[in-house]
Amino acid sequence: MTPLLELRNIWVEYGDKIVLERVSLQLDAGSFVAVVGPSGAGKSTFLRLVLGQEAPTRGQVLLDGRAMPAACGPDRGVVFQRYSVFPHLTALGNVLFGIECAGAPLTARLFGARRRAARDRAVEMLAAVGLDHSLDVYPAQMSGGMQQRLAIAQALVKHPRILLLDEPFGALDPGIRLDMHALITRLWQDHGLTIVMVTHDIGEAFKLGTRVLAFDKRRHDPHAPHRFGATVTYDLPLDRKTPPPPALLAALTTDPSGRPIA
Ligand SMILES: Nc1ncnc2c1ncn2[C@@H]1O[C@H](COP(=O)(O)OP(=O)(O)OP(=O)(O)O)[C@@H](O)[C@H]1O
Repeated sequence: MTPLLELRNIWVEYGDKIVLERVSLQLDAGSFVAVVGPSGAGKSTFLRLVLGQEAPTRGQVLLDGRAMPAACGPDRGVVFQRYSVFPHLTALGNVLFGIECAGAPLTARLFGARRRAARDRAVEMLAAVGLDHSLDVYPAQMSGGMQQRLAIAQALVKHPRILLLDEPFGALDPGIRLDMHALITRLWQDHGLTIVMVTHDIGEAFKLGTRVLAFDKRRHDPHAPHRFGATVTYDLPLDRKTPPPPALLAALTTDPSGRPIA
């Protein structure tokens, strides 16, 4: 079976700085892939590759076995840690805007029956993330958790096949994070999504993921830290009950010389 997404020997370089090297992997439809690694290991760069926002300097990214289109299409949605929503639009306006942009790319306005259908769809999506009582609320009036629920609704209303999450719960309080874990698990199952989530929280990665990818450098040059890029150092299929291997925990909590990371 053709994998949903395939990276073949990907390299990302900026001038003489190598960020990613020799990244080869396949992602199956329906998986929940958690991406971990130390700061600067190229996790967000990997996400931008999958989003189509960044082209590799070498290698190929294939979607459904074909070269990835240069721009981010409606098949991919994204939620960042902050600032994914438009501050000048209400919750309903934010979600509706996404549908109107897709339905009327030039004017971003739908009329008549099409607008009514779009509004119904937006309200339904907001209800799915628990914001059905906050349709007319602006982001500035919302808690961080509500803003992230809105960002998820905004991304999902376009029915993406792949949902990319860049530290989506990193700024939230622990209790709210647990609610968001339950929400994202339900949406992943209900919508048959493929999720790629970057997180600094190893517990979150092993709790939510069906697979954990760790990015890190295999090779280090102390005199030229940019000479070698990061690659996939661990690729762990999970059944959601597997604890993190001690060596991975150590790799994520110590620097290359073995000193603990503060
Ligand atoms: N446009 C760019 N030009 C030069 N270097 C870049 C550029 N974009 C990213 N980098 C570098 O690529 C490396 C990887 O960055 P990236 O943001 O992907 O790491 P990360 O693992 O997501 O880090 P963090 O966990 O801190 O968010 C960093 O050293 C960063 O400075």
